[in-house]
Amino acid sequence: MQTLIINIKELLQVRKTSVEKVSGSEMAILPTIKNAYLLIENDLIAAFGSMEDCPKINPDKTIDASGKMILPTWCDSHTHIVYVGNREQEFVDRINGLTYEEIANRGGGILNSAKKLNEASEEEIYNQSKKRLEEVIQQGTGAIEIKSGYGLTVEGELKMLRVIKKLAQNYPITIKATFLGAHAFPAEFKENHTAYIDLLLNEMLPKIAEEKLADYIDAFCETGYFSVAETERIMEAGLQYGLRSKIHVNQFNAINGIAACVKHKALTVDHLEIVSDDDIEVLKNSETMPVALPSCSYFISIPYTPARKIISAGLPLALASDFNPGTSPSGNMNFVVATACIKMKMTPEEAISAATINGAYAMGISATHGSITVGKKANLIITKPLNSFYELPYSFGTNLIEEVLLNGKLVS
Ligand SMILES: N=CN[C@@H](CCC(=O)O)C(=O)O
Ligand SMILES: [Zn+2]
Repeated sequence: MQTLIINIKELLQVRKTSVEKVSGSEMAILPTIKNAYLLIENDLIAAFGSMEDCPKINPDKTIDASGKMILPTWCDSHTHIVYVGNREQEFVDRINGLTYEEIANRGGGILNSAKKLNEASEEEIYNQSKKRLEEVIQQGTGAIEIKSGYGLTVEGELKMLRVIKKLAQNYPITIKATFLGAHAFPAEFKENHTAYIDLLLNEMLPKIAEEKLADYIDAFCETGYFSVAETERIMEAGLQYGLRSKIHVNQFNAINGIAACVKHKALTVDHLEIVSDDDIEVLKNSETMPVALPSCSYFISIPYTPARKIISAGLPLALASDFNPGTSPSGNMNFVVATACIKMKMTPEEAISAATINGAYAMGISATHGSITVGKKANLIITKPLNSFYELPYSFGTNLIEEVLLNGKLVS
């Protein structure tokens, strides 16, 4: 099956030679081709270039993209879309003055979602979660990482990871699964952290590995949650099962967790709303990708990740949605990109790089996703007619996506 897209006003993020990620000042360079064509064969990008060089062939299908932009679909490397129910009461409580921490200390927050999830059947969890997955696909997400972490019991965590596996089997989007049993301490383990971590590592992890339910391991490394030493124990155990870590860290406090993550070769460190100079230093010359989650900062009114400080230190940065019921009940990557530009002062070029190729790196899939490169997945966003790609973050809140293709097929 051949699909030829012609007259593309501008084709974005074109990489003749595949790159793993872009860092520092490279992030501001978004390679594009104006008046371009793109040829898809089956599920892959087969060729692209200027319209002058468009092959004279009789494809099975031709799409005329006059006036429109095409870019790789968003790579959302940090979500918790598998959950049950909502937490809108906590949203109102925050409006009335309570903080995220105060709500959590009253048994709300993650434990509130864990209670709902443990009471629900696997089918119910699947049915609620698939709607969110369908929504983000329409919003241009073509690869997504989904975490467990609202089970916090052997059965609950396995249930979540099985739902993620089922979503991956039933939808054309690429899905990576992360085991986040270390999301919070259940009330009965509040005074006995070691016993809960033993349960995670000795009971949950072997079962998860046996059923091949996870690609990565995560922990919420934060004051009041998992200490740096506890997070290190979890990262080490993960590596024994072949699971690299992607760690929630520096959301509220800088507690030297990033150094521990780099030491254990974490693939990503996520959140980073509070970052010290030492944290920046330790990330230099590492393979660990910093990941910013601007929708979370927006929704719970905490500082934004200091993107300028990170990028001007020569580091890479990825953007993700953090779609979850507590701190970011939205998985809209268009909003994430716009908010990164508006609030974090990233240029549109930097934000698009962060949400495509660097997002792919943050899921270990940059060989197949995140750029317009021959041999990569034909996962594409076709925009509505636009003046320039700057309109994407500029017209925040307006849907500028006309079509989404995953594996070479229209999904919208
Ligand atoms: N901070 C930890 N985990 C989520 C929030 C989870 C929740 O509140 O349900 C986050 O990434 O923001
Ligand atoms: Zn998160």
